[in-house]
Amino acid sequence: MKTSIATVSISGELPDKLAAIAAAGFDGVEIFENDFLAFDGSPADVGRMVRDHGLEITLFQPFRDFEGMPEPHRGRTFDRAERKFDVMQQLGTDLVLVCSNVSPISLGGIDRAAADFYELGERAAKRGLRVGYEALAWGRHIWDHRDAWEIVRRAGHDNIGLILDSFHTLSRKIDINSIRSIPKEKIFIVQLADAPLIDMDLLYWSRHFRNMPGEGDLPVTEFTRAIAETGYDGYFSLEIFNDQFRGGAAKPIAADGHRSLIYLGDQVRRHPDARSLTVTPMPERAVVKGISFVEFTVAEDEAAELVTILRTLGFRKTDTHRSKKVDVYRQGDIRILVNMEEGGFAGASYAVHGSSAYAIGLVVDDATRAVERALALNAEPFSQPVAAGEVEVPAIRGVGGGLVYLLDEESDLGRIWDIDFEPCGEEGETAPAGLRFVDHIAQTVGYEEMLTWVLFYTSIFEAAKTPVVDIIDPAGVVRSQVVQNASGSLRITLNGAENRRTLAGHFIAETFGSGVQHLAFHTDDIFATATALRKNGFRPLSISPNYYDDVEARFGLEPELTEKLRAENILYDRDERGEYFQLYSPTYGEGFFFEIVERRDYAGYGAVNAIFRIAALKRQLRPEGLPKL
Ligand SMILES: O=C(O)c1ccc(O)c(O)c1
Ligand SMILES: [Mg+2]
Repeated sequence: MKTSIATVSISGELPDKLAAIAAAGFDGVEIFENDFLAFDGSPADVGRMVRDHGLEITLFQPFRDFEGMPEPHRGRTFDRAERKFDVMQQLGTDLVLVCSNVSPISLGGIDRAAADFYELGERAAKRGLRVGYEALAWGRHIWDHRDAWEIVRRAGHDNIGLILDSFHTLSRKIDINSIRSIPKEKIFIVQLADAPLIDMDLLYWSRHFRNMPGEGDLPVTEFTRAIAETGYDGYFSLEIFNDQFRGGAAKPIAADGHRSLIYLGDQVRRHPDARSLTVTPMPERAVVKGISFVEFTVAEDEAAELVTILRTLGFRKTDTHRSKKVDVYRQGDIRILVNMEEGGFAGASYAVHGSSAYAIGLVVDDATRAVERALALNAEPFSQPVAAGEVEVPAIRGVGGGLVYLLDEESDLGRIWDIDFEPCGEEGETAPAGLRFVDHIAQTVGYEEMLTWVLFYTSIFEAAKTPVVDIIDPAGVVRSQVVQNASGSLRITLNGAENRRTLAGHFIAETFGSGVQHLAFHTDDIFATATALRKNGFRPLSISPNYYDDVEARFGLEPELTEKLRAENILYDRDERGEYFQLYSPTYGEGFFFEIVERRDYAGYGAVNAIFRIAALKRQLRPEGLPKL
């Protein structure tokens, strides 16, 4: 499998696009005609620039409204084609994409189109060029790859082939089995794009909402597998029309694109019928067994504030690091590490972001293999020196430049708590409150980074993404999407903030970047936990009384239950399977908070309650409200 991407997928001017595409590791690039026309260099200059980056031009496109034209238009389309052939020869590429005709004056008829392509094939052959035909989902007569293939088949010319584009086929839900019988030599190139499922006009959907394979909801993996089963092993080229990507930063978007293709190739190759696809093998996605720890970086003189909150939540200091200023606070299976080092990465993170949960530790099935996979997917490795005899835990850079440590139970990593730490046997002044494990970790990111992190987590770890839900903040919308595994041992909620007046946006602005904004702990009995917390001096986030009247009416709750919820400031939700109870802490620092949940067979995250929680947090964070911009 060779990787390519269309210039239209990336923002910037042609030289910036090419630099980003090359840096991301692609083998080739599709030159989109407008990118070339807008550039004030000759076709030969562009060709040279591409090759200087070590890239190959995989395709020149698109050539529009060609087949089935009545005279005198027909004659002119052939003249136009000859002009494009001139450009292609100067660029140094032999393949052009003809997309199906959308002109109202074009005539239908498979044989008529086949005859036009035969003639075009004759002209292309004289110059050693090839022509690929693609069915646009909104073509006037041809909008199905099966019809495009029939035209190519009837043209019967070596220089005429088919171009398959996942978007056009999958947006129309065309049976992908039809691909399996196409001879691989007749597939000239494959274009790939995913898209979120949105019910809208096909052309508008295609031109504005495509995204990288794995970022959307289309069955791109099955599509690619059907192609691999023909024996095709040529270029897979991303062609992503996306408004957000057009305005985004070129390098990270190109990097996401490359990651999406490697991930896709890896999934496809695992199928026994798709073995002809050449992809470098990598370990399977890592199975996350649990969250081992969450680590905060704080300045030593500010640690007391965090520690006080932890104690009121019922945590106890159980261990201290043998050589570093790191304490472990425990409750149930939860470990919170408080790192007060001034040096190293923790100190550097503090200097940039202030107090923050900058690292998470995941227990996986095999940490070495997990790291190997992450690196194969171009994750950024992290390491820093450890003292002699201490365990070096492998890590990769995650959201906001923070760390994801990878541990397992099989190697020495499983003994890190005995090796690197010593018990401090401290007696707690406060009592445990029944918190058992981390239910979820909520990371707040810029809206434009959401897809990056969804792809990061789902490609490295065995996990799936949920549909995006809109969270209504009084100052704007925050989009929320969850990455989770089937067992629930990995649940990461990603919240994408569009403006800085939302609570999420404020958090990003004040902590100078994306990061963990809240941690949710699981309890088996939220009312018992609430009582225990109250005894510890914990003050929950105070919820508007109006909320409880509404909840009682909405769900038909017994008044006694509503009273208990109101008395403890507990939020309530229900889905078709079960019930959900949520209790929040006030904010710590610039918008960080803790949540306690009881899940009774409930699958979601209480999104409908978010507006009430956000309003309450904002009241508490700045009684006079967040600054208006
Ligand atoms: O939106 C379009 O017009 C367009 C053009 C060329 C393509 O390859 C394509 O998939 C769409
Ligand atoms: Mg296309």
